[in-house]
Amino acid sequence: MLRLEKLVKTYKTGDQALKAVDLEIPEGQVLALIGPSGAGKSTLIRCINRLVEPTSGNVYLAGTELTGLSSGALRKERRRMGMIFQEYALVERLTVMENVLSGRLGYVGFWRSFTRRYPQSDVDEAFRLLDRVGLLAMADKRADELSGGQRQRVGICRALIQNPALLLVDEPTASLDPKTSRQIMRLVCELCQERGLAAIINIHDVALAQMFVQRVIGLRFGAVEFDGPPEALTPDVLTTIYGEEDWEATIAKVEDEEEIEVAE
Ligand SMILES: Nc1ncnc2c1ncn2[C@@H]1O[C@H](COP(=O)(O)OP(=O)(O)OP(=O)(O)O)[C@@H](O)[C@H]1O
Repeated sequence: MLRLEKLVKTYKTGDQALKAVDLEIPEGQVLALIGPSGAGKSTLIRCINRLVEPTSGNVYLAGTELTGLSSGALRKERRRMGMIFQEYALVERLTVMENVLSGRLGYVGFWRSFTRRYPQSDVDEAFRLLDRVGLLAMADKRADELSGGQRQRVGICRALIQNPALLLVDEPTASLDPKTSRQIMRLVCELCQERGLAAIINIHDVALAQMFVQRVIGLRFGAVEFDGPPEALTPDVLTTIYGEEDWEATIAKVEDEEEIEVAE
């Protein structure tokens, strides 16, 4: 469903953020992208939808090669890739409903988007999504009146209303407390399962990644160092990805968290 072939990104500064990354993601698979700071996680996610232009290599989304597309064709393909950001990227002075509907801007014509007039079917879908994430009562609130967890739920709805085939999720929990982080990760993973959506989730927190996804990719210095199920992330493997650290403590944390989840 998504295939990366020898994807390279070298920034103008000379930083080699990605070194010939090959990766294939089947339909409906949710994977976590982990790795130390500077490993290239954000660059990888942004090269897929070309928010960052790859230096070389290819990206195929359901058979369509994205790297060679003109800007008009790329705009259409981007509809199939929903993005969720660490800092939510909401328009603060707009309501929750307006923020969710802005996910449809790639579909409505210029005048409709200019006047922010959306078809009733889009409004109905926005209500359904807000209901699903528990924010129906907040539809008319301004975005700047929401908590971090609520904002991220709006960000999730805005990505889903695009009706994407793939979700690109860049550190969704980095600004949230541990409990809200777990709730958001669970929500993203459940929604992907419900909709048969594939997702790549860039996440700093290894324990959180292990709790929720079926596959983990470990990046180090712009290359894939690990590709496997979460249970294969042994202390030795984590050391090859991140360097020396007390990984027994991190893995123990996963077990603790699972107990917390059961208790919650
Ligand atoms: N706009 C840019 N210009 C120049 N170099 C950049 C740019 N963005 C990222 N880099 C460099 O590319 C490399 C990969 O950065 P990237 O942000 O993709 O890593 P990351 O794994 O997402 O890190 P973090 O977890 O800290 O967000 C780093 O060496 C970084 O300094």
